[in-house]
Amino acid sequence: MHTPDSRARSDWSSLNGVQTVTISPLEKSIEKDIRIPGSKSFTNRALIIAAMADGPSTLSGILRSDDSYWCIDTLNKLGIQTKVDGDTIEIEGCAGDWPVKKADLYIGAAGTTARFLPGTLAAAKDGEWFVEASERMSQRPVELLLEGLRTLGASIESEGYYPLKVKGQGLKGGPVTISGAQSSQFISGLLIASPYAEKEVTVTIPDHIVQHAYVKITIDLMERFGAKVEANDELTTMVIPPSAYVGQTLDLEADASTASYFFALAALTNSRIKVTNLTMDTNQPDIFMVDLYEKMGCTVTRGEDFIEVQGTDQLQGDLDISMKEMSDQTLTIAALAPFATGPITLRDVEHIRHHESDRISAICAELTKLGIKVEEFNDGLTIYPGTPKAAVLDSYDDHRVAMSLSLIGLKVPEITINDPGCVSKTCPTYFELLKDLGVSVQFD
Ligand SMILES: O=C(O)C1=C[C@@H](OP(=O)(O)O)[C@@H](O)[C@H](O)C1
Ligand SMILES: C=C(OP(=O)(O)O)C(=O)O
Repeated sequence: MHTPDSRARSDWSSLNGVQTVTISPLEKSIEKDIRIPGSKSFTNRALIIAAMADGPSTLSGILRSDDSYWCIDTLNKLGIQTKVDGDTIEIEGCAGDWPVKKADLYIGAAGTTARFLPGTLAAAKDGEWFVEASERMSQRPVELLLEGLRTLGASIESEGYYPLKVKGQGLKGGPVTISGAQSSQFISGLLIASPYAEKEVTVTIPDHIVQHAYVKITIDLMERFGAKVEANDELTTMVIPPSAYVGQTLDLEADASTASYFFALAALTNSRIKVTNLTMDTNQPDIFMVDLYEKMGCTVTRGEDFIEVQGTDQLQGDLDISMKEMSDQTLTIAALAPFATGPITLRDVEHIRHHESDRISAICAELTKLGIKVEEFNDGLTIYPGTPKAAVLDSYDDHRVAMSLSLIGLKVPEITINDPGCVSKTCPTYFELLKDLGVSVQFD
């Protein structure tokens, strides 16, 4: 079994010390409304941008999870005053000048903080910070981002991975070219710091951006905090003139990636799930999972203030899908795939081998334990229809592995998953939300 990195679990984690969860098959289909917690992507962007801004911000609808806990903790250690009340946070911005000039920081396992924070530290006029991350985050790529920041004038020492030593000596700005093929977060990380450079920054992407919608989310949020970004439609050229963020009052979106597991539950169990705090009017790419559920035979209602998925008694297979633009959901479809009428191939996601786990290899190993035939290739996998058997499954300290595998337990008796607390990275309440829908969830 994979040993969890306990340091990365936070005061907002759930299920500390719980060894396993067993999900029992649904006895009858569910018809329920549900509200989904706040978006991780919006929360960590808004926290960091608000911290850099001139004046106070109030953010409501924030996600309370390990990723956001460590982001707030880091901002506090940098001297940013915050007040959290439920899912609302008040933040006193520092106008680009972090009050604490020397500190050791720990950002946990969040790719977002890991990629968005270094540029904002480097942009400060003075200071020196040592930044550590979780074990897994210290293996995930950051070097291309650091090279890009150095091109803009940053002083960052590292051996290619976390930990980093960042000196605040301001950013000069100018042109920077960076690949988008490893992580869209590198581009977001350059953009978020860029208004604080002395000169205009021009970011050029020579290839393609995996999950380019996340860069769109970054640009929109930067603009909501008063910065300017001129970008072409393909997001291959982005120009950011010097400016400053101004504190805002914002209500953040619910997390479309989390919502997708509940739509998947509906899809798999012929249930009806209505998410009442999310609509199609979002840049979060995982919202388009509903199109895929529709393709698999579900009925989707895209309301003005809700989205509803009605499942089917037989999911359709024989699909060959590029998951490049919503790659966090590769595992969700892989978990549904054994129950479909034909094989499902998921492609173009080599980069998810560098996420919280090597996700392609992890899901192939766990589906194989269930007796399901899979074919693994470098940038994806094919899953064949089959009847999963009872098994104890590993979650690899990866929230999306745990949440995806839990779906199989809705159909198959005795599906047990190790370390259910790993869901705390983005959704500590995941199993509570399942229970509230009437799912039998047993912890040991
Ligand atoms: O910017 C963001 O909020 C995210 C970008 C994506 O990362 P990559 O582009 O690194 O795959 C996504 O997988 C992650 O969950 C959230
Ligand atoms: C890849 C993910 O997270 P991170 O923000 O750490 O990259 C994810 O949530 O699936």
